[in-house]
Amino acid sequence: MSNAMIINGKEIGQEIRQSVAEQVSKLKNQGVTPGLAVILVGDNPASQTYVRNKQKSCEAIGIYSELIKLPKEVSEDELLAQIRFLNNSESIHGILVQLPLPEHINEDKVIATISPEKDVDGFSPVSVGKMMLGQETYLPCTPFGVMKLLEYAKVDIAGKHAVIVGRSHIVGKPMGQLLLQKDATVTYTHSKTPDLPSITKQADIIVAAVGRPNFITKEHVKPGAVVIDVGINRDENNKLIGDVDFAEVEQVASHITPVPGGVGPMTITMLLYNTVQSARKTLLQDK
Ligand SMILES: Nc1nc(=O)c2c([nH]1)NC[C@@H]1CN(c3ccc(C(=O)N[C@@H](CCC(=O)O)C(=O)O)cc3)C=[N+]21
Repeated sequence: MSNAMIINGKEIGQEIRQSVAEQVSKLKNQGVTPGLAVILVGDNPASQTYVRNKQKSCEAIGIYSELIKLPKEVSEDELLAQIRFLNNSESIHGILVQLPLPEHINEDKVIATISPEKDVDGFSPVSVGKMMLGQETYLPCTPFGVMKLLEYAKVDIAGKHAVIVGRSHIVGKPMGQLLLQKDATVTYTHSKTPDLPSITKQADIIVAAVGRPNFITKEHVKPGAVVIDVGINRDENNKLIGDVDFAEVEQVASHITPVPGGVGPMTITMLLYNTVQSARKTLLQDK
């Protein structure tokens, strides 16, 4: 069996970022600098790394980025007040509250407070509802990024059987919806699914979003399937490992995404994309 084609998310992400950067220049010529506010609560090292990554990516293409750091003891009310302030700020077009939040803060309440017009993560109930209905909205960045990867890799979706492993609000559930909208037959699987391999073996497209290192092995994959790895686990040396056993699965898959360099860079790319779309909309409204 020949090795799978590796879908390069870093490269595809760069290509998309270039066209987003062009949109940024155009907006600036019209007097609008797209702005993203990232709220980080507490000092979780992994979160700090992601947030730094997002800021660097913004800077690289000319998006203004603002980091609001709040102590982990911050009250929910204070956090909500901060969000409301940003909802009304003219220089900010996108608001992202880095998840997870400390236990004493109600995540649902926080997300629902972000104005849907600035919800570039696509996590708010309004955004999720619109996505479900196929209405125009900000799509959640990771599943949106996966759709772009499939598009660039010219993977056919219509009529294919897509199996989603994992049912999180931010990846698994929306992922299935977006694939369904492109006419895939979608199966959701999760931790209570008995005999998982018997189901994933039927998949033409597998999206692994379980959060368990090297969980998907050769036994789960039909020869010729497309395997997308959304996992971002860290080993004891802080090295990134996906949910897919890459060395093993690349021998049977037709296409596979690596970790790092697969879905991760696309998540940030689509965040930049959504932020710029939001800035463009303010211009249209002013006219
Ligand atoms: N409100 C919110 N929105 C998010 O989008 C969000 C979040 N909270 N909380 C945490 C997760 C995680 N996440 C990643 C984004 C990019 C990479 C990424 O760029 N990864 C690189 C490698 C980075 C590295 O080496 O550390 C890659 O896979 O190649 C990873 C993870 C966004 N998240």
